[in-house]
Amino acid sequence: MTACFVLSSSPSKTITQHSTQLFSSSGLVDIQAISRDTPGSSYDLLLDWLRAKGATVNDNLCFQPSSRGGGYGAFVTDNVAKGEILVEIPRSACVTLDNVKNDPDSGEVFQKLMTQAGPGGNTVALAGILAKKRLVALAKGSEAIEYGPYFDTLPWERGINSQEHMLFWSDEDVDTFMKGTMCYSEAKSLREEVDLAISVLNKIIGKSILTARGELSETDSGFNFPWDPKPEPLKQIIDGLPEAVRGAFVCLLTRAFQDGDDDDEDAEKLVPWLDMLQHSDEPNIRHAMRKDDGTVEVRAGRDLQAGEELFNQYRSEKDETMPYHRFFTRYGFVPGIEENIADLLKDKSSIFVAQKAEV
Ligand SMILES: C[S@@+](CC[C@H](N)C(=O)[O-])C[C@H]1O[C@@H](n2cnc3c(N)ncnc32)[C@H](O)[C@@H]1O
Repeated sequence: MTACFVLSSSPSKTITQHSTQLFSSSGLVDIQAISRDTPGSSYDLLLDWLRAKGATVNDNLCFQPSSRGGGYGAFVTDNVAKGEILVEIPRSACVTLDNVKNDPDSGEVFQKLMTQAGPGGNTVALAGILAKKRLVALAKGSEAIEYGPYFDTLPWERGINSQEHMLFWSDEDVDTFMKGTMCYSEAKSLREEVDLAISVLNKIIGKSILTARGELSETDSGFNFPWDPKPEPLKQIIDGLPEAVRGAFVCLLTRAFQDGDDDDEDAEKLVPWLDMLQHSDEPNIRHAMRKDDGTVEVRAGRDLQAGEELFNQYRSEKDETMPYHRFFTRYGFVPGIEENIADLLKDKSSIFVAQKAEV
């Protein structure tokens, strides 16, 4: 799973609300209190869609609440032998930088952004295409977009499948809970980059979204008679765009994969189904992209017993560049920790605050 970016649910989706407690006088609300599960029917539609795209999905698989907390995960319903194919996901089902470059409305501008904006440009462009499709789906229904059934399983908002992420927090909560911790400067700079991306993407995808909403004609050439009032639709950030871009960044940071080197096509991409797996430092699957056609193969990494949850390793927990506090800023969780993260931040847990050596 990549770590490249240094630099409302769709109308058809029913959401189960576990609690009515949405606000807290002390700021951040416990993520479990606002957790909303993606309905099982969305996963049935996702699997139907994947099969229609040519994916192979082993019959002995299901999605269920994870045994590690943090939403859903994938499980085997029967014994599966080491090396057996679990899923083969064709490239056409993945969201890649090809989708960005070939976007009929904004592909050219995205390409410029990717070549001129440095390494973070890929992430911003991918976030742009995700946010655009999300907002078009909200305007016209998810059947109006390619990837609709997949997009209906993604964590666009805080609390969907218990998804936590500091990009969803208010500035005030970031200051209250993170100031003085090892997360603070990284969290602030990531949030600044996302704010910048929001204003850049507003100019690139705004017109397509207003057109989908019927607020701008598709044939609007930009020409006006001098006596016509000048339309200035993109002077302001359009409604819903900041939330969609933030949701897109959360999807990329927590679910994107890398196949190959940074320079090749798949420096960053979304792979449906594979991105439902939870993290473990002892993964029991392996995945690889077939070079000939870009299909992603997922195989059992060892013999699996019926009922076992499948785990992928996002990043090694021993990787010095990914200490536990960074797991939180990047992925929205800390491996092995099920307590309320806000409490740990407030209590200056050693996960988040460097301890001074005793003299
Ligand atoms: C790639 S998604 C996995 C699928 C996700 N749980 C869902 O329901 O859509 C990554 C997110 O799952 C959760 N997660 C993954 N592994 C976890 C673990 N070991 N412990 C707690 N939460 C985990 C975190 O919220 C993380 O951001």
